[in-house]
Amino acid sequence: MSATIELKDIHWLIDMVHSIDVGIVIIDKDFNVKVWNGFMENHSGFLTAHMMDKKITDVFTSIPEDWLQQKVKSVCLLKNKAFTTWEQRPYLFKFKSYRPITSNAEFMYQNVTFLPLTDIVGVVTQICMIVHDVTDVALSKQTSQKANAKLTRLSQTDTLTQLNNQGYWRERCASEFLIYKKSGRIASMILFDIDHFKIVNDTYGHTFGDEVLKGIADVIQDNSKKEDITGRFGGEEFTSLLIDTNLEGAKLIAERLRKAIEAIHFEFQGTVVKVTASFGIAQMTDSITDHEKLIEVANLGLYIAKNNGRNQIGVSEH
Ligand SMILES: Nc1nc2c(ncn2[C@@H]2O[C@H](COP(=O)(O)OP(=O)(O)OP(=O)(O)O)[C@@H](O)[C@H]2O)c(=O)[nH]1
Repeated sequence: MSATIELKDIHWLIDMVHSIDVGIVIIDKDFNVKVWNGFMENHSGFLTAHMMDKKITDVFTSIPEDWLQQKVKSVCLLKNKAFTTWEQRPYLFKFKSYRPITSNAEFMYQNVTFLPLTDIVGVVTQICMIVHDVTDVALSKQTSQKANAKLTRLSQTDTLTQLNNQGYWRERCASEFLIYKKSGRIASMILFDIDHFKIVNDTYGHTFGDEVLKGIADVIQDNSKKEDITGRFGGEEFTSLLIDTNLEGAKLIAERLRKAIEAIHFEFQGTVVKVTASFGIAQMTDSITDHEKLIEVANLGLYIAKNNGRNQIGVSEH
């Protein structure tokens, strides 16, 4: 019986490869295209006749030649499949997303499988690339990642002032303390509290009090460096952890904040309202064993400032 396969016997197979809803590309070891199916024709706009025997990296310059070389080499050597996912490389072939109405994707995200194809004596002579359109999966994952990041940020933020809330600030302070212990990089803490804020609330109302708190938060933001960790510590208490700053530096910055707060003119129905704040500062040192102790020492400083008449900076010898 003859083992020869005639074209008519495998016509259905060719038909299937051409019409299947994934991209099928076969290249030889020099990257020349040997098969280019209907999916690839539809999305690239290049017909098989155009692609046949062309070097794939000459037509798709977005495919890094070195990278493809590595992939092909490992597939040939190991005679095993290799993959690339959209998370490692969003696409191999830059195709426009064909769902511009229903999705925001500018291009088609792709997962690609590389298969070794052997000849009759078992030598890998060609590589088959199977291109899966995973745009929907990629977009929904990106959307949920964005939503999660937003939720995380919300859980760390004080709603009124948009500063870090106390819980998150403490977390950051604890990690900075670990950095100090490991590498010796110091940080200093400023803790301050608005003076007689109860009187502000009682005289002008809680809503106006909130405006004052927001104004104070703006002062901290305006006077902070990107790496400073600012936060609302509670009611009318604020804080800032100054990275790589010693006690002297913290004193200068606290003084700058004190003057800036003193200078703000809040306005309530045509009346100018002014507030002051009292400050406590503390620096990470070997005698301060953890972040709780740092907060405690800054708090003692604040207590001293309040006791000495407010609108000033207090430092505890602890
Ligand atoms: N408007 C407003 N007030 C707040 C908020 N959180 C706390 N407070 C008020 O802050 C005031 C704090 O008062 P006290 O703890 O007595 O302190 P103080 O009047 O600032 O006095 P000293 O700190 O001793 O100078 C209270 O009236 C609280 O109601 C807030 O989110 N908004």
